[in-house]
Amino acid sequence: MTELDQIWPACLARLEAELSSQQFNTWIKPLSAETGEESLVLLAPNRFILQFIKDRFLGRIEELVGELSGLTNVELRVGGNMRPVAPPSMVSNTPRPAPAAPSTPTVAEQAKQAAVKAIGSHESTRLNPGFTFDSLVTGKGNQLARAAALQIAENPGDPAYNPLFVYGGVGLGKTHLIQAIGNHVFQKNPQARVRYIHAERYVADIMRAYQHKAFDEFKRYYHSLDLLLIDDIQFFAGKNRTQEEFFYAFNALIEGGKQVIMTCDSYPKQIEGMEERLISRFSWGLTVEIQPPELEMRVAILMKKAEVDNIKLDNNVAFFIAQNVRSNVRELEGALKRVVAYARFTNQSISMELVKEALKDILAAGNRQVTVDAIQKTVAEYYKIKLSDMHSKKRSRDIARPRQVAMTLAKELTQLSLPNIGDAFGGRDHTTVLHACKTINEMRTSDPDIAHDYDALLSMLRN
Ligand SMILES: Nc1ncnc2c1ncn2[C@@H]1O[C@H](COP(=O)(O)OP(=O)(O)OP(=O)(O)O)[C@@H](O)[C@H]1O
Repeated sequence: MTELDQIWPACLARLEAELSSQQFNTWIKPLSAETGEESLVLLAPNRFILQFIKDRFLGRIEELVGELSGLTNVELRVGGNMRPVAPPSMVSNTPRPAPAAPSTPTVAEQAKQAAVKAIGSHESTRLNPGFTFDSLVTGKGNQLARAAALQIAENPGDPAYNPLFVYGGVGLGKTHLIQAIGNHVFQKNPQARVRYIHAERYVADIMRAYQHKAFDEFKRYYHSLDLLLIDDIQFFAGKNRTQEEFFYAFNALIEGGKQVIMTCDSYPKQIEGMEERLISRFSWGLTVEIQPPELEMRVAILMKKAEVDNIKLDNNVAFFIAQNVRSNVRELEGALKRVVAYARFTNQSISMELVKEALKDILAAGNRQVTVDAIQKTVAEYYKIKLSDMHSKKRSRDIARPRQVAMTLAKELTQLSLPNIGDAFGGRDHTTVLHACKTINEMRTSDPDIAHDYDALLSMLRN
């Protein structure tokens, strides 16, 4: 067995041999160690490193320590003299002096302590260290949001971007983007009081603080942050008490020049059940939308994920997956994970055949036949024109454009030939259909409204 004070150096030597030098220097080297009676205590210089170690390396460190010394317990703490994000009494992993005269708290006191601890706890509300700007692929759908996010990360509190309100559909990278801001701010300044919280958790914390008379602590904590990131704010809908509290926290932070960032599934004015005074405040700074990624971006996301996870993925395979999984990035990631698991499971490399096999149900659902009738009906309803206009000779822009969109969708979603599509649209010539497809596909890259409409229609027709 290794002597206690030799455990960490021995462990370091093993880790250095196992990891890339960049990983070792960035994450492992900054750690220092203390040995307790039955545990090894590792001190990380900041919470960012602590979290990353916890997520990526702690399991392996525990194995090595066990192997080298028989110690079963590795504790991980923030060392040095950084200021905790939460007031000291709320931070569970900050070493605290032992109380001079320990007294047994009453049940009510214990409940209050638990509530207070929950307010500042990072156990479930932490930043994911993998959600960085580096790992976020940029494309048309998110470039504005990303540019704004970078500005804020460099200069939080700038009134031009305060608050930042990011909205968009599910699984499009809203959480990733705002956590990238949090990680950036925190990395630049580990003293910054950064808090990421999901709106549902915020609601629960309010309830608990209220129940256990820990409201002052709750207020003090939220009003004292430098950067507050609240995810999925639509969960505040209909919750008046929460909205009122959030209103005060919001005002205190903005007035103090502190940054507030929110995400939501819809544009502020479309959130139902939200107080008017909050809705108007949400638009004080900058409101940006994240749109579904276009094909090239989806391919780039797959290639990036493969690179990060060290997976060999050919371009044409990525292209095939991206063509068939269009709904959102979470599903795209899910498809890739499935392919990787299938390859491991069957001990094969990732080929086009393997992908087709691994994703056969997704592909079958995607290939479900969409009819021209369904396309015409959906497009007519979407643009609020008459169904008969799909076949009519009218040439006014507000009718001709939707008709062209419908023809392009028919080309993309059905097996019909150009002449067949022309027939289905009032006996038009195939060159008219070709022209429509060309026009719309060009507009999808130059006109965000058409791009948005087209993607929305595609997902309606596919689901
Ligand atoms: N542009 C991107 N580049 C790389 N990964 C992305 C991108 N957009 C999304 N992702 C990944 O997709 C997954 C889902 O993203 P995220 O959870 O941020 O979406 P969301 O918009 O917050 O979803 P929800 O509305 O359900 O909360 C995450 O793993 C995220 O890393």
